[in-house]
Amino acid sequence: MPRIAAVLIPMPLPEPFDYAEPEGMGLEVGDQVAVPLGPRVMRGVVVSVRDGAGHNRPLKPVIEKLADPPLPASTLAFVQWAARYAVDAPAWPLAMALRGLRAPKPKPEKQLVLTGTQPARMTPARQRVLDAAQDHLAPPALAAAAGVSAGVIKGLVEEGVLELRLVETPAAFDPPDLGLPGATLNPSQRAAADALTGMIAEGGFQAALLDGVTGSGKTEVYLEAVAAVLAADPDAQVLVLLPEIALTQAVLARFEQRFGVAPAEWHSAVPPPRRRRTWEAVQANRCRIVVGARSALFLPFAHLKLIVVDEEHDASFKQEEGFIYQARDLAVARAHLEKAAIILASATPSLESLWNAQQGRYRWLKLNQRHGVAQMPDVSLIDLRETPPETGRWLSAPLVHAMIETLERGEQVLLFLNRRGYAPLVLCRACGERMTAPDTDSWLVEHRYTGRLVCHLTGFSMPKPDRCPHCGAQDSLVAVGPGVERVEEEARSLFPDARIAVFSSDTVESAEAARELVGAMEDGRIDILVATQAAAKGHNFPNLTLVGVVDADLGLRGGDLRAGERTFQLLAQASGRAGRKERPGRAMLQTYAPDHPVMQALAAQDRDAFIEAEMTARELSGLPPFGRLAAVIASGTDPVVLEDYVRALAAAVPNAEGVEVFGPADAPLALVRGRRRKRLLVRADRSVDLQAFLSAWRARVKVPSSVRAVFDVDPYSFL
Ligand SMILES: Nc1ncnc2c1ncn2[C@@H]1O[C@H](COP(=O)(O)OP(=O)(O)OP(=O)(O)O)[C@@H](O)[C@H]1O
Ligand SMILES: [Zn+2]
Repeated sequence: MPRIAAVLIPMPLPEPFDYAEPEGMGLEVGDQVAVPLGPRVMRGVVVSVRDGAGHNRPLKPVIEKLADPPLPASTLAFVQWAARYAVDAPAWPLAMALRGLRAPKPKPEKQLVLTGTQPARMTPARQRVLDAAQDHLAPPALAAAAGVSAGVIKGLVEEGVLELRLVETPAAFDPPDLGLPGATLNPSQRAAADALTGMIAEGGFQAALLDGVTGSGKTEVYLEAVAAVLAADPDAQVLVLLPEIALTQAVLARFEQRFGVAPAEWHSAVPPPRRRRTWEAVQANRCRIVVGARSALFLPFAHLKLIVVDEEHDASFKQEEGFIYQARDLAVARAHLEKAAIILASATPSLESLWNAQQGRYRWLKLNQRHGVAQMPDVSLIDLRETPPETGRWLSAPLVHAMIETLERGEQVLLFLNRRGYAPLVLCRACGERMTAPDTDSWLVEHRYTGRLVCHLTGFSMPKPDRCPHCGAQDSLVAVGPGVERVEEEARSLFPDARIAVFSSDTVESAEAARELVGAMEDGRIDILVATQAAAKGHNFPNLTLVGVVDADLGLRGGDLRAGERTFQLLAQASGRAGRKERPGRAMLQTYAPDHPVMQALAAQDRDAFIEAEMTARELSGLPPFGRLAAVIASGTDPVVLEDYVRALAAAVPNAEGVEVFGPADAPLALVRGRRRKRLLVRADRSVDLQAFLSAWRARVKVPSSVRAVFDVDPYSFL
């Protein structure tokens, strides 16, 4: 009977396309196939196969079934779920699920194997070769292992004792050693670990919020849950998601310590050939633990039983470009589809997760104390209105004084400033012109290491000019405000003998560099670390006892819905790096707004009061987690066409109860790369099917070819 295969293709198409299955191809859901699309041949994945009898439209046939492994049905279901959630084409999450296959197949390896033929003449050298050949080595490796020349090997091949074979070796991911002992847990860790293992033993979808203060040992607790899952089911796989590459390095090391082998690593800095091997091993269930960044969520797990989202509150889990998604939320969905357990861990959980825990949807496990003798750091505010730094300086006298004390004791200092580069703004003293990127409403940031002015939004960069491009004045451009490089400069002038390093995405470009810098800090080879948020969370620097927050108010500027929550999280995390071992730590926050509720909550270390106030405010205005938000960002090169489109969109809002639409309005970043930007904001009650509303709305207005319309469900950026 002729059959029809629906094939999803990683191209921006709204749905799968139908193709005829050639006689005898035997396609199944998940199979990767080559199909014609217009004049091109595309890779696609079969999402369904159905009876084609009575179909009257002639369909193009599937060209071939590819040798690449099929996508597991649950991965495919997740891809489709994610697309619906994000109100976007399933092609995007599908492309992410297939990303591991971008590198070519690894070349087969040459190996020398014994044929069974005995050599006519035996020598000690030859005997060593025969012994070493048990391991199936490549010719040079065999010669080295046996300590013989290539000639000896060649002779044995010619005699037919050894034979050269081409073998496709799948990447070996050694199984974790479950016999190794874990840390001895303290009583509250034990209670949390038992609750987790008990929950997981119940089977099926289960969710828990592991809510423990900084340094309470959440990692040790979830390692026990991982061990329990792996031990209970020899096929079970575990995924651990982390917000930063620097953090994946530290967590990989903890896993290696616990299970004797390093887990597979997955993030953008992993080279494509290794990614391919990991993808294949995950699909074939030859790899049991994956530690990675948000994109690891799209891997084709064969038997996923536990997901851990560490630092679950972190905004880096929200992907803002291309396929827009919040990895923490999708992780919960994936766990649900896989009938797996999920653990969300944080010292500063998101309001969304706290709310779910309060409602009883997530089990709520708390760790209220640091492990061992370590105490929570002492947090104090430095009122910059009273003790401002000198002009052109950023470190106030009380902070410098504390730095002197700390360094004299041989302890380490972390200066936290969430701003890359040297200065966030360059302006002309003569004419007042602010340097911006071409056709973009965003300031150019000065980077002294590279001597360039860089747009952090578009990536545009140029050498710093000698003359103002606007008025032509010579040497008139001045740097305004601090970035980490400038704070480093100040620290160097204050402490010329101290070993100082900068940790930001500019100084730490690879996983290797991150490992190196984190290692140097752990071993005490750095005295003062000036860092953006990349280093201000998750890490354990035993000798770090002072955290100085250079500009605590930074994140509060600009009226973003989560500004208070995020500032609290970021600064509590940064402060939480201090005093994690025997020596007591302190954190000092430089602020011009010491009375602000966020600063007060941080100083009093009263998270619960802050959360309660924030929850009440959100509830009153129907904002997440009490309501739902979505944004539409439309951009275009032709202002008139763009304006027409956003107006038409505003006029076409479907009639729905419990939904409000605001806008269109100019976006705060109204011009990027020459494209004007407009925004609309949707607020909906929780009971509303927001996705259904958005896709109905989106379908009502045709998008002109010069306009790009992006729908952002649960927006984090309001620019
Ligand atoms: N039971 C234990 N035995 C020995 N060491 C422990 C134990 N629990 C925690 N530690 C140590 O305490 C430190 C903090 O633990 P961990 O990094 O897991 O904390 P955390 O809760 O994840 O903190 P944060 O939220 O700040 O990242 C680590 O150095 C860890 O090795
Ligand atoms: Zn000028």
